[in-house]
Amino acid sequence: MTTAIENPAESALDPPPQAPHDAELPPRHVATDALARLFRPIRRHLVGCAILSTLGSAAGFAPYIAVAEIARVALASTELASVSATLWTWTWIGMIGAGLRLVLVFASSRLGHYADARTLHDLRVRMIRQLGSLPLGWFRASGSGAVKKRMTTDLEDMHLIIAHALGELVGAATAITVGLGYLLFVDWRMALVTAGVLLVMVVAYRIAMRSMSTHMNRLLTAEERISAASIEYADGIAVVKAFGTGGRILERFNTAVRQHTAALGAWAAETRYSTALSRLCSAEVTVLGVVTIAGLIFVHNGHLAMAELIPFLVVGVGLPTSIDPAIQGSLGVRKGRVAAGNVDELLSRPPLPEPVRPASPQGHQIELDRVTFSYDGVTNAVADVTATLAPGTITALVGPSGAGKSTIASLLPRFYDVTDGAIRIGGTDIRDIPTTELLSSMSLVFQDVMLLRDTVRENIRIGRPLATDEEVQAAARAARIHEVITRLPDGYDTVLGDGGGLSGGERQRLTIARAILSGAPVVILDEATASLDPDGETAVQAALAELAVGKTVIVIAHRLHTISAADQILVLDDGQLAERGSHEQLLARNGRYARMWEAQLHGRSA
Ligand SMILES: Nc1ncnc2c1ncn2[C@@H]1O[C@H](COP(=O)(O)OP(=O)(O)OP(=O)(O)O)[C@@H](O)[C@H]1O
Repeated sequence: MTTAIENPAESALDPPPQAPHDAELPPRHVATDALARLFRPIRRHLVGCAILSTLGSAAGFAPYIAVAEIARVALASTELASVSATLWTWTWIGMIGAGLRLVLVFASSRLGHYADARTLHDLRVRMIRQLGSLPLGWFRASGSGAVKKRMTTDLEDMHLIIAHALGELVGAATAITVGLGYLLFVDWRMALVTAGVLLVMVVAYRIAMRSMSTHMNRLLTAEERISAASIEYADGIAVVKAFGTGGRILERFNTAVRQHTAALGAWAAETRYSTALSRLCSAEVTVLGVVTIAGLIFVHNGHLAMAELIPFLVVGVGLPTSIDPAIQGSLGVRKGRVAAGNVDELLSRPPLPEPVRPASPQGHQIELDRVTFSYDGVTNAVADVTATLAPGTITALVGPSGAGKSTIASLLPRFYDVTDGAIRIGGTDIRDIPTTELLSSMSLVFQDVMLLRDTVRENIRIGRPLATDEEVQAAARAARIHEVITRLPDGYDTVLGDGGGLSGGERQRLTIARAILSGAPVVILDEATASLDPDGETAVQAALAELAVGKTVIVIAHRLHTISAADQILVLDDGQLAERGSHEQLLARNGRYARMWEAQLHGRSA
């Protein structure tokens, strides 16, 4: 989740910028290693960029030093003519320095952007390839939000580090070093006074940032609750309005807002002095005041000539302006390091292994041979399940929630690979079938129906891109959805949004049409959990019957009456196969299935 947490005192005091919070941070050494690995191909560019930025920044100080020296020399001399050569020399040094700075900073920025474009191009290509080769189960477990974040925000943060933050940080550090070095050369006591003000600022800043991480968890939790309550309220607005149940959601929302405000307030109270001090010390007027007072005391005591005060007024007062870019740069580097850790983690995930010696299935009989699978390597979600699913038959997977039905269904298209045992299609282990061949032999009709933002026609045609319009319509007719489509504003050319314009049952029939058109011999179907109206239910059942003809069909069933005609029913319990048989056989057995059937008949859950 992206957060908009800012330093609480920001409105009043404009405190330090936001750093990546600890909740986001992978271990520091892991992220640093990742950064080194990902930047290896452009390390020469980065070194070049840093050197150019250092030289540019150093050259950029020449005009300030020149102005200070011209004033110092002019003030110290009684006759200007005698020092005119020196004054001209400093004038030239200042002008050349300013010119050089422009050229060097421009060159550094170009080099940084060139390296950035190259790296991001390579990373995008590698990431897309990697996404194409990762097990589908990873996408299910991670969610599209995480994938999107890596492809966008994380890459943007890496752009920041290569093209901006590194140059800014090195440039600002150089400016501070050169400036302080020059001031030390002029007068070490006054230089220490100037450095002292900056040091107080840095320490105060660090104190303010340290307490940020302490409060971050509370703030993040509150933000998540606010966001969840808002989504819950918006999603359920119809129910809220119809049944007036909005009060409880609003109460949760208000509580979360109160917690957020309290956490923000606590942070603001704790950091108010450090933030104010940090801002105070970084203000030019503060440095000017301290330098002038200290300088005049030194002049008064005879430790400093009046002319030597000039460099501190010109160069010293300008130093705080370099602190902010240095802080921004270091935050950019920190964020980039976190992003690099995330990108590297994605790139180093083991891809779904492709077969060394690919083989093709002979027929479409599915055999589950002592299939065992564990998500976490500790508990088995499916254990020792053996069954044969013949072509032209329907097999229903039933059982209580968490019994392992979806897990078995997701092992078939290799969303995950079995931990033990094997799954064979047409006598060939699915791990020996090339992934594209395996997936094209299956139609997956899941509950979270995936409709693309495209026309109805193209949505059906996905399964067979070269199908003619007549074939698309025939599939739609078979799936009992043709009539519905012709009633849409543009018929088959109507562009679908996120399923907009179609009911749940209609969306499911559209995906059934897609599966019918694709003609894949294996069909894996997750039956809708939400009840459809009787007409919709009849239409879906009829569409499924069309789809099933001559195929090996696996149905994850939630309502038993919809699968009572299945050829075999596998009853799962806690990942194990508890019973198997036809509806009649299982009822006669009077075991678990019979109890589930009874319970559903009487509207209770098993
Ligand atoms: N991505 C996952 N990571 C870890 N554990 C999981 C994951 N998906 C499912 N599980 C666990 O595996 C077990 C079997 O879950 P599965 O979803 O296969 O059951 P199910 O019978 O399909 O349940 P439901 O009818 O509620 O969908 C459960 O204990 C579940 O918590």
